[in-house]
Amino acid sequence: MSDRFQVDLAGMVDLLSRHLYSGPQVYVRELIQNAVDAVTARRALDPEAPATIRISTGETPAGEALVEVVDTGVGLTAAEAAELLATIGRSSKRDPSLGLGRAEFIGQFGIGMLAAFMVADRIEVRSRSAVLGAAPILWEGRAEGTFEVTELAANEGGAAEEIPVGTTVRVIARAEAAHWLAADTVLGLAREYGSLLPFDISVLVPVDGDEPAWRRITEPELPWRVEYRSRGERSAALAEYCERTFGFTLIAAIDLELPVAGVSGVAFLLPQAVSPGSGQHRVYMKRMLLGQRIDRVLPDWAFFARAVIDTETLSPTASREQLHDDELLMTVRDALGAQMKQWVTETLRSPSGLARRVIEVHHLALRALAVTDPEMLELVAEVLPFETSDGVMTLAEAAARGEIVYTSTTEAYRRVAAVARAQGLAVVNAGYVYDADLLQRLGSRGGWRVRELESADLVQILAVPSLARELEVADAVARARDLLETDDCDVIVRGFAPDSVPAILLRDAEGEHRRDLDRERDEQPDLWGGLLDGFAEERAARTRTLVLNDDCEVAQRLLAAPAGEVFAAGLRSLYLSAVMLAGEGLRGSETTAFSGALGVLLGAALGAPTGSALDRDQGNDDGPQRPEEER
Ligand SMILES: Nc1ncnc2c1ncn2[C@@H]1O[C@H](COP(=O)(O)OP(=O)(O)OP(=O)(O)O)[C@@H](O)[C@H]1O
Repeated sequence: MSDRFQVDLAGMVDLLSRHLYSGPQVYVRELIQNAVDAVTARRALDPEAPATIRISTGETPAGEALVEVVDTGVGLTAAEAAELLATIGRSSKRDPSLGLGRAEFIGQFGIGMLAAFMVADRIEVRSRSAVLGAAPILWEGRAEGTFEVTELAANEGGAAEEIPVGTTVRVIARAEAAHWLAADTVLGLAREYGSLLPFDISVLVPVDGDEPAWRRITEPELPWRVEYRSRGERSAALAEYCERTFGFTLIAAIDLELPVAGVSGVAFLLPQAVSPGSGQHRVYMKRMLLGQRIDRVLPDWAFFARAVIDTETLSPTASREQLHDDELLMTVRDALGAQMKQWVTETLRSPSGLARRVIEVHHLALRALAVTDPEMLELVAEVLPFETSDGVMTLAEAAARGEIVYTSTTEAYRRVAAVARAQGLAVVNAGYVYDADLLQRLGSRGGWRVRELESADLVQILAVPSLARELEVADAVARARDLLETDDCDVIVRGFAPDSVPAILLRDAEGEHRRDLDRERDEQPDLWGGLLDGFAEERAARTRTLVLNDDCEVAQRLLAAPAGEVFAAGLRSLYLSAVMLAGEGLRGSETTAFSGALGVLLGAALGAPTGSALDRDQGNDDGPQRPEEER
C-alpha cells in the first residue's frame, strides 16, 4: 500500500522565506500576480469582462492587520479552490503537455500562495468562478497547515447571488509580521512590483483628515513605448523616468527591441564611470517587476549602462527574483549587446558633444568592448585618445607617424616618457585596464605595426657610465643630491641621446630605479662593493630622480664644477628645466627659484653681485623650493 507525502506547512514556509525569496515583501507581488493572471484568464473567456484589481489594508474586528486584494478575474469553484490553493506545486497556469508555464500567465510554479504565509496567520479566499452557475465559495487556510472550503451560500445566507465573478484574497497577519501589512508599505510594494502591469490596479491610501482614497498605481504603457509628439519630448520623458527609477541623470538612452524574443526596453548611459562587473538591470516579466539588480541581461562590457527591459519569453527562477541563465538568455544578451554596439559605433563615428562625453566618461568600458570585438577595436583605435610622449592622440594618429611603441603600465610610461620625449620617440601609455590586451590585438591585425617597449630600448636610452667616471663624479653627485633633498628628488648620472638635453626627470613610483641599481650591483658585485648599497637605500625614499646626461656638455661642465653658488644655481636650472620637460608646470616658488638661479649664473659670468636665490639654495632645508604638495 502506498501513502501520500505529508507537507509540514510551517517548515515549507520557513524554507521559502529563508532560502528562496529575498524577504517576506514578495507576498504582495504574489497576490498581485495571481490577481493579474485571473483577470487575464477571464478576459480570454470574455474580452469585455471588467479588469480591475483593488488593494486595501485594514484590521479585523479583533485588531489583526490585514491586506485585501479584490480582482474581477476568472474566480475559483469549490473543487478548484480545494485542489489548487492548498496543493503545493499545483498550478492552473501550466501547459499540461509541455510542463511549462503558459505564455499568457505570469505564474507557473504553484507555490506563490505559500509566500503569503510568510506574513499570514490565516488566508481567506472568497471567490465566484466565471463558470456559469458556480456557487461562491470561501477557502480558509491557516499557517499551522489546515484549510477548509465552504460554499458561501450556505455560509453567508442569501447574499451569494449578489457576489460578482472574481476573487477576494484576505491575508490576516501574524502579530510579529504586521508591519509588512502597513498601508504605506503595501502601497510602496504594489507600486514597485506592479506599476507597469497592463490593468487598472488601485490601492486604497489614507488621506490626511479625510476618507481614504483609491490611487491608481499602474501606468497605461511601458515608458519606452509611450508615443510622444517629438523625439525631444520622448528623450525628456525617458530622462525623467531614468532619474526617478535609477536615481541618475543619463548621458543618453539606447532603445532595445527584440520582438522575436518578446523583449523590449531601454539602456541608460551612466553619467560617471563605474567599475567593470557592476552591470545591474531592472527586469520586468510580462510587465511585473522581477528584480532591480539583475545581471547577465547585457554583456559584461556594457557595465556603463543600466537597462530596464520587459520580457515575455525569458524564464524566471522559482523565487521569481532572477532569470534562468539559459540559452535563450544568452541569445537575448548577445542581440541586445549588438544593438548597443551599433549605437556606440554610430555615435562615436560622428564627432559631437555626446560622442566626446561618452568617450570622456566611459573610455574604460569602450576599451573593454574593443577587447572582445574586432570591429570595436578599429573604432576605439580611431576615436579614443591615448596619452603618448608626443601628446594626446588616437592610436590611428599614432600609427600614421610610424610604429606604435607602448608601455603596459603607467609606471613604466612615467619612467620613460621624458626620455622618449627628449629623443623624439613616441611611446603610448597603455596603462589602463584592457590597454595592453587591446594594443596586442591591434598589433596582430593587418596594417598595424605595434610593439611593447622592450628592455633593450631602455638600455639604449640610459647608458650607465664607467666605474671610473662614476667615481670621478661621485662628489658632485653627492652635493647635487643634498641640494635637491628638499625637492624629494634623487640625482644620478647616465648617458643618453640626444646630447642636447642636459637632464631629465624620472618618476619612481614603483622603485624602478632601485631595481636598476640592484641589477647594476648584481652585474658588477665586486667593483661596486658596498658603495651602491647605501645609495639604493636612500634613493628608494625619494619619489623622483634627476638624470644628468653625461653625454651632454652642459651636464659634464656642471659635474666638473667646484662646490659653491654657481654649482647650486646650475643644478637648480637643470632641475627646473627637467621638471618642465617632463610636462609638469612650475609652481610659483619654483619660478622665483629659476630666475634666482639664472641671476646667479649671469652674475658669475658678468661679474655682478650674486642673487638671493643662491643663498637660499645653499642654506639649509627651509628654503622656498621645498615642495608644498605632492607632484
Ligand atoms: N486570485 C485568484 N483567482 C483565481 N485563481 C487563483 C487566484 N489566486 C490563486 N489562484 C489559483 O491558485 C493556483 C495556485 O496559486 P499560486 O500562487 O500558489 O501558484 P501559481 O500562481 O500558479 O504559480 P507561481 O508559484 O508561479 O506563482 C493558481 O494556479 C490559480 O489557479
